[in-house]
Amino acid sequence: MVQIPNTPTLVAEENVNHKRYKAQPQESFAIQQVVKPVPAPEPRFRGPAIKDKSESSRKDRLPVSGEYFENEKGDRFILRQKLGDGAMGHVFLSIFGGRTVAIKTEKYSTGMLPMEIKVLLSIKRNKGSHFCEIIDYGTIRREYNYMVISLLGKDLYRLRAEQPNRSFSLNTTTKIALETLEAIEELHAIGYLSRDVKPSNFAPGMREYGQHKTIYMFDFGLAKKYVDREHKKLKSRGEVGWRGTVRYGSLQAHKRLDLGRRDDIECWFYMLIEMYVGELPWRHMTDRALVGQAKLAVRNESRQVFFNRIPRQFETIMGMIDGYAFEVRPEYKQLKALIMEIRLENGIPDRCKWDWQIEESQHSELTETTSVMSDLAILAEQGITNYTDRAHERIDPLRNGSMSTPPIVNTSNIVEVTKMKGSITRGCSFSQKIKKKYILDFRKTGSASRRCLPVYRRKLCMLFDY
Ligand SMILES: Nc1ncnc2c1ncn2[C@@H]1O[C@H](COP(=O)(O)OP(=O)(O)OP(=O)(O)O)[C@@H](O)[C@H]1O
Repeated sequence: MVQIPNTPTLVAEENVNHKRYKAQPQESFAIQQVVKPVPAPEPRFRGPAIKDKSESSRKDRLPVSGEYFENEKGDRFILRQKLGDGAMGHVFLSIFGGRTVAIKTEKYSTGMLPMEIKVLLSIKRNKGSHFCEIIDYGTIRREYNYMVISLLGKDLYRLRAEQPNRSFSLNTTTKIALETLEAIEELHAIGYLSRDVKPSNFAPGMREYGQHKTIYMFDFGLAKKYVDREHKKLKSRGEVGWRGTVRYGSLQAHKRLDLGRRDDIECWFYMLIEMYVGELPWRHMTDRALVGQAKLAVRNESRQVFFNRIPRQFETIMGMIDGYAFEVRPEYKQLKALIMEIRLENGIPDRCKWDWQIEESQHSELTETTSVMSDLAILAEQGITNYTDRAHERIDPLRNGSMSTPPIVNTSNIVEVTKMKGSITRGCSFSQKIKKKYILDFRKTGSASRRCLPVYRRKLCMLFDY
């Protein structure tokens, strides 16, 4: 997977120079034979784990693609390809209960995953609609923590980076604004702050599960309760140090002050401007103090330039945010109404596709064709360049000894496979369509093709796998 450089979360002051974990060279996408036999799993932790760091640091590690682990019920999870790298761990693709899932892993001693689990369990109890379902979680041999969550599509940072101008249309930006604001409101409603609202922490759901119209919020490593047990709001703790991601951090964060609900909304605001315009004025700045100054400047001397290219409602939104005190509940309803006003003023209909859906349909045809092309390249590598060559001399076993008419694998087949992918995704089974037509066709071509059949079949299967 192409890794797009991301905006790393700076976890805390002392972690500013934290280096991202790099993939180990021995990592492979193949399913490896690992850890034999599987030892009894560690008891699962409920909520934040209490760890004996001295002992854990000896075994502390991150798993790699191809490994598997078992939970206490004996369910086996294979860590397939890596979906993403975070500052603290890796996220892998896996399959569980017949559905594709994501598994987030973190070294046992890191200690951020337990907070995420706590937040997701609380969201689950409160039936939040913009969050991944938490399916399982636990600790493996005091080496790493994991949580199994529902799979999402590409995050908004990557989706924007893939757009022609690195920006979204007004339709997509405002739709994202409504979805993400709802997510933040739901999180606040259960007593948590994100403290790390940014595009790479939001993603659309999977089309396969009918969730593609919803934007989901994930990554609660920096989440914090802003209410006590009696649901009373906690007072600001004053200066506590930096939390969050520099590019999207609020003015209060730049002052290293304690963060409240208003700060999540301020991050949301910067995120939206970036999505629509394609960049923020402080995009190339790395110095945190300079970024803070640039954020002040857009409220003063560069205000006109900043708001020049964007709907006027965004200026009103910034004014509202700047007016909120630490403990104030943001006016989610009014903010949503302002976004709706932008849509109305610009005549954007309710039922409009996301920008990436348009891209997706064009892109999928391309990748399918490329995949089949690479299948053909594999066959060619095996010396089977012309499938009709030796086939004439063979007796077709499927036609009682009569001569077969060998299929020619060429671009028209590629187009046919590409078309077939469309019908398969609409519900036709892989085996009926592909196996019958293509695998049998290959059989007919004689022993040379039979030799390459497993490779071809495997590659075709891969086409229809995630
Ligand atoms: N449920 C999911 N489905 C698909 N991909 C996911 C899922 N969760 C995370 N990812 C991918 O993994 C990446 C890292 O995940 P996440 O942000 O949770 O990790 P992190 O260690 O907290 O990262 P960060 O340094 O950005 O704070 C994400 O940007 C996303 O691309």
